[in-house]
Amino acid sequence: MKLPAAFITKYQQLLGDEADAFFAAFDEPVEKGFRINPNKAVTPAMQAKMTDPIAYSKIGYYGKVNGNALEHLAGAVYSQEPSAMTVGEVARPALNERVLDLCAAPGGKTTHLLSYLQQTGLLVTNEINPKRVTALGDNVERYGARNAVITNESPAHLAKAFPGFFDRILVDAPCSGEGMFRKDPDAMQYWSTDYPAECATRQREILTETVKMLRPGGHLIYSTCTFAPEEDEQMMAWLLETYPEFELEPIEKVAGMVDAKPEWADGNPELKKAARLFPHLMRGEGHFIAKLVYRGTTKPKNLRTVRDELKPDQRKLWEQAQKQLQLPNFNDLALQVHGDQLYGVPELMPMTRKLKVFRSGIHLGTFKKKRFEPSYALALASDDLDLPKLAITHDQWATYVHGETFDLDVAVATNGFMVLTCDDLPVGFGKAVGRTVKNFFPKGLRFLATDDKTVL
Ligand SMILES: C[S@@+](CC[C@H](N)C(=O)[O-])C[C@H]1O[C@@H](n2cnc3c(N)ncnc32)[C@H](O)[C@@H]1O
Repeated sequence: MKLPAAFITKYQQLLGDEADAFFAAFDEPVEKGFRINPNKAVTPAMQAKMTDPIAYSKIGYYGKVNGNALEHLAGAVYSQEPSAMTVGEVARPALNERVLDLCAAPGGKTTHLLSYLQQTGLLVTNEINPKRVTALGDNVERYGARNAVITNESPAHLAKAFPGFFDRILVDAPCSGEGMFRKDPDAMQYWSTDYPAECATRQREILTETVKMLRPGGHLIYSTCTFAPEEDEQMMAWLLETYPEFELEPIEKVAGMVDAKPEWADGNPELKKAARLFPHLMRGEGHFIAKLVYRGTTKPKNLRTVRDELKPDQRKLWEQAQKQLQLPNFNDLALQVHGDQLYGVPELMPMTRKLKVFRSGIHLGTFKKKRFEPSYALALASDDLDLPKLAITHDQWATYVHGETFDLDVAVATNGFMVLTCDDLPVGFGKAVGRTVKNFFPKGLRFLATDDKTVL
């Protein structure tokens, strides 16, 4: 691989004897990986692929998965480069926490965080770039989250809305991307000697806003996919010096991870607690991760949280649908309507009228004239709910994702909306009337599911 000359000179100087092995790794094949969603069923096709586990993640495996496969579309697997999985593992939120993923699209780390929150607490997942936020929305929906709010904001605006609010914040920072040169050689075209320093300026701005949003005792996880010391050790050295209330916490180094390098910053030995991932030392691309705890003492403000906002006729239709679909009360969601769309907003979410919200919570469905139509997102988030379910075959699934009505061998006992499941994975709603299943797979997602396209 042809690396920029200045990049070679820089890392020859920094790495010394290790430089040859480091450069040789750029000519090795890229290591693929995938995570399974622990809140969903494991299908036989997944089982067959789960042969090469990743030491540092109970839900991670080496190997490739297909983005058009049932398992991917139903949110049971997520394709993720193995090194990137260390970030979610280090961040690993506890149940019921309030978590912010500040730089989130397309959602690799967000879906990892959701795996650990298991529908509890609140995940505010933010992407500043309006073009990238749609992919984040799709991945959160597929993962079946009922506890996520998606925002499209700058860190500064978020900091005004969430002072001292979060238990845990992940900053997977926009960076010079040197660690991805092997996987995505196009990333090299943006690189110049000055690029890491430019990225570092932006990272300092992001971190300056981030610290305002942590509650005392909260954790900050900072990661990049670059080798550049300016954006890694030097960024952490700057943070510790500027905000003495932060302390680094040690990251366990497994599977070839190594201590970060104090000598690449101000020599502070504490920096060793952070981790570096080098492709010549482990099966994955380049990354840097640091975990910090915030020892500040300022008492956070109590923010007013969201409330139900249903009109009486909407409440009536919703209650009818709840009965037919055997839906729980969703006491941890506030029911809110935007136009004719019903959303369940996680109850921990503060009122935030001034923010650009891409999705305020889980989309529960649509109010039609005299009825309520449940949403695709609700079906995908129903793994742990006791909704009426109807198991369908792979062939029926192929017909369903193509948007067609299909027939059952035997008529259903009770007509109505049902979550269709294939290999125990919810795939969307159908409306069963006798032997016929009417199609409610979203029009925009329909596709021709040929075998070669959809094999995991
Ligand atoms: C490394 S990527 C995030 C990858 C993501 N965490 C994942 O795992 O899929 C960094 C993200 O930061 C966003 N970003 C760029 N400038 C930003 C800024 N000033 N503040 C916050 N985010 C920014 C980019 O649009 C990009 O999506």
